[in-house]
Amino acid sequence: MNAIDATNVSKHYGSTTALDRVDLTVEEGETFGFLGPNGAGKSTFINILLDFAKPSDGQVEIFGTDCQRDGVDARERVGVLPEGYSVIERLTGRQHIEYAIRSKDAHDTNPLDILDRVGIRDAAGRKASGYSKGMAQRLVLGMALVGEPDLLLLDEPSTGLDPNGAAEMRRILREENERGATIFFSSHILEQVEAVCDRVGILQNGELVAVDTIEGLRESMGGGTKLVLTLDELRDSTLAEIETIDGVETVASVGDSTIEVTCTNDAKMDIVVALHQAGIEVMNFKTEEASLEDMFIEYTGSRGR
Ligand SMILES: Nc1ncnc2c1ncn2[C@@H]1O[C@H](COP(=O)(O)OP(=O)(O)OP(=O)(O)O)[C@@H](O)[C@H]1O
Repeated sequence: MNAIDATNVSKHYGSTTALDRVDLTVEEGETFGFLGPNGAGKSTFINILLDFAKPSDGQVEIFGTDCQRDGVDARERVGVLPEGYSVIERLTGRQHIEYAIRSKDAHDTNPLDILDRVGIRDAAGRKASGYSKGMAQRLVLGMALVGEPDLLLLDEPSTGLDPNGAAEMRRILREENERGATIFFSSHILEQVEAVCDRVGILQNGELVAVDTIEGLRESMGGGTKLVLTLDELRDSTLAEIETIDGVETVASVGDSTIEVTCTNDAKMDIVVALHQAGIEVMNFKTEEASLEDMFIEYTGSRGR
């Protein structure tokens, strides 16, 4: 069974189209990254999954249950970290987790174990009003983990976390996934998604413009490998000769004796061999993988952050 099934989902706010005919399937057990610049429609999609917002058109299901018709049932198997959730200032960290335990009927959960996992056990007895932004975010993640949900829906989970906190959050997501949970999280921070996701969807102006594995996205960019070659000499004909090699996408000179070539993985050796046969020596050879950031810019034409 699929964890999430969205069919032809649109959402209009007056003249603003927040989602435009989105079709998306997330399989059980996947870690799926939902990527898009600010205002792309990520939160709107998550809000529809949670029945906090109604779609103008289309349908969404969680584990086969319609999110609008049977919202309560659909949410039963879900742990949520909503965007911009405010902690309750007068309650301690421990009381927040206890509240989540009561509302999810997860009475065999030890609140301190959860607080330990998210790294704020020492602050269990302190009121959340004194928590830093990152501590509050960890607390909300802890609340989402209560009851071992089958699906974690996380809207920008790394908000407010320092690099260590973000790395810990990724570790927790991996652990949850190993336990069997499906993870769906939105982000505009590309490295977060690249580091943990099986697949990503790129949303732009409400439209899902790509859904693929990171590898698949690289492939669709023409292999996604960039070679930087420093040669003993750069002849007038060299760039044109390399351009004729199968799998080569672009060739450019960057200085007197250095060229940059984007190509498929298979073409790398062919380029070096062709240069050698032409009597040109490769003094230095470096490959760079296209980062998700490159792809994101290519797809959306905007910077991700
Ligand atoms: N309640 C609302 N009323 C009117 N417009 C809304 C409402 N919620 C969202 N929008 C609009 O819908 C579009 C998508 O917003 P959404 O918050 O879903 O984007 P997002 O991808 O989550 O952005 P961010 O990364 O900034 O949180 C935006 O143009 C936003 O202004």
